[in-house]
Amino acid sequence: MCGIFFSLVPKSDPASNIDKDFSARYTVAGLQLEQALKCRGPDCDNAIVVDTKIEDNESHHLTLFSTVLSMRDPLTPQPLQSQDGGILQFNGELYDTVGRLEEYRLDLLGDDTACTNDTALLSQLFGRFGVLETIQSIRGEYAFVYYDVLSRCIWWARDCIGRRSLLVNRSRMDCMALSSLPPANPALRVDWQEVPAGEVYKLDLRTMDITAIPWSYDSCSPLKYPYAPICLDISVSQHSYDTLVTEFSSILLAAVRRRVLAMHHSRSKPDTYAILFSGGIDCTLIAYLTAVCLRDHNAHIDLLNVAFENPRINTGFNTPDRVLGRRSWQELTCLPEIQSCRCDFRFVEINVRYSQVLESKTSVQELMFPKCTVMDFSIALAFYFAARGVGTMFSCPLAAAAGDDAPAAEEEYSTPSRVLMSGLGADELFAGYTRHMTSFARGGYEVLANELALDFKRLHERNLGRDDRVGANWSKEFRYPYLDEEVVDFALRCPLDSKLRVVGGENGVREGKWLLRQFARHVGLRNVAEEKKRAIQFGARSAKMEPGQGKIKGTAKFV
Ligand SMILES: Nc1ncnc2c1ncn2[C@@H]1O[C@H](COP(=O)(O)OP(=O)(O)OP(=O)(O)O)[C@@H](O)[C@H]1O
Ligand SMILES: NC(=O)CC[C@H](N)C(=O)O
Repeated sequence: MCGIFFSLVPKSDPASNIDKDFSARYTVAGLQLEQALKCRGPDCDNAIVVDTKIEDNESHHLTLFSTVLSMRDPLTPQPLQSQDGGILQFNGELYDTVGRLEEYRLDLLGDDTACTNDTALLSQLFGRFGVLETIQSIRGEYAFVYYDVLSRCIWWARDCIGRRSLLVNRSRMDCMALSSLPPANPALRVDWQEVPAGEVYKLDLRTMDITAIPWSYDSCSPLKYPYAPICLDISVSQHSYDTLVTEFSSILLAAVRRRVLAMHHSRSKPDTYAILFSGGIDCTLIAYLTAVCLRDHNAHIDLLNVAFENPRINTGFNTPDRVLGRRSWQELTCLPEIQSCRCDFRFVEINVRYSQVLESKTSVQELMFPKCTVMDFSIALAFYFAARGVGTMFSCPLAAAAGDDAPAAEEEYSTPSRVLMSGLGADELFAGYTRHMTSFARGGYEVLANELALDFKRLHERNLGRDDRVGANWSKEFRYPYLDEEVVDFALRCPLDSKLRVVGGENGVREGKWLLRQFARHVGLRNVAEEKKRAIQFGARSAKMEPGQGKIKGTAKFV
């Protein structure tokens, strides 16, 4: 991930309060953010300072500091200044453009000066089409800050789903700061909050007014969601459910392919890819489709599986996800389709000792802010260590098949892949949580639809910002195939009984994520299709680690 820091303060006389406040609250150094932002983007860092002067009146001091984790050739330093003087800070991946922007992009590709790097392309698109039309017509996972020098406006946003982190400090009306990360100092952190994902923001330097432009389903809106509202139909008679499964598999494959192709390897060991792998159905399908994309490549796919030593439970690293992960790895490698691929799967056991938890507690809490509950901490901890990608690597699941405790051929290892695929989003879109079954039992498909709509809408503030901040600390980035705009559009259009299905008559079993399970059965992942996965903090045992914490509530605030 890249790191973004932006601040705006009035240029005032040296005796004023703002100057006293300025260096502590609105500089990278004062907020002690430099090192943390460099962890996100180790390939280059740079600052641009601009003094703006508007019609002899107000003038402002802008600081734009960026760090880059270069994912797409050529390495494109940031902040990126365009010919017209606009300055872009971009954290993310742009996968597609649509409409007339796509025509423009294709023209550029035919040109010698073509931009193959997405940051460079985005900077051109902003200059040519303006921010709103560009945002409406790009597909990808990102957060950005853009200074449009011609209109004297600052623009910032997270993508409409919120897959990347961005925080804002507006504690004073005449100042503003934006950052991928919160400040280290707890006293200063309280001024910061996450930028909501459903809006694009513009600050006009001439008036200092901020306008929020919301994403909407209204066709006249300048920002129309790139996916449909949730479908309230229970079943759709013209849909053959087999066709639906086929459609789902090809849309998900395309989403995985976009994420597999959009990386270059010149800065890491060639051709190693990685999946955050619990062994549950969501990430196992992503692992399977990644292998399908790489079937003709001599590539390794690292399956990263995290497990915690939990003193309260005391069963070592044999956590539910460790057992499930080994089993699903085994099942994947036995598929004839996978055996005929040139790429291979390797299982990476990431064992986290309790002493490591204690050592990293402060860092994880710093990164996850403003999330601050016991549950946030146990999830953030799991993603923090999983993303670090350091563990014992096993290349052959045969011993696992024989029922041994530990598979053979181990090696101490650190994954070189900078991209970590995640299965997050499948539960929210396809009804995977137990509470979805409860909603259904309470009020049928109507109540389920409300619950699903709410789950999807709040992903940005419940999960995505936090996970980006902890995972990116190791110069890695998470990519989310289930949160690809086309997958989301498909999921939201699907009839509700293709998500939660009652199998075996009226009083039969309720099966969540039915579409995913059918797809898994179809490709031969029979055990994976039946698995009931626990949430990461229980599967990896990073929750309730201390004796006496058995009854602690996940919603309790961290102290
Ligand atoms: N123990 C783990 N080790 C590594 N990665 C994990 C682990 N548990 C979960 N993940 C990753 O985080 C994603 C979201 O985790 P979550 O707790 O929501 O599980 P889930 O939605 O049931 O997914 P799955 O069915 O893939 O396990 C997973 O899809 C997977 O990519
Ligand atoms: N990590 C990032 O956000 C990368 C930015 C951009 N996709 C690049 O590769 O240059």
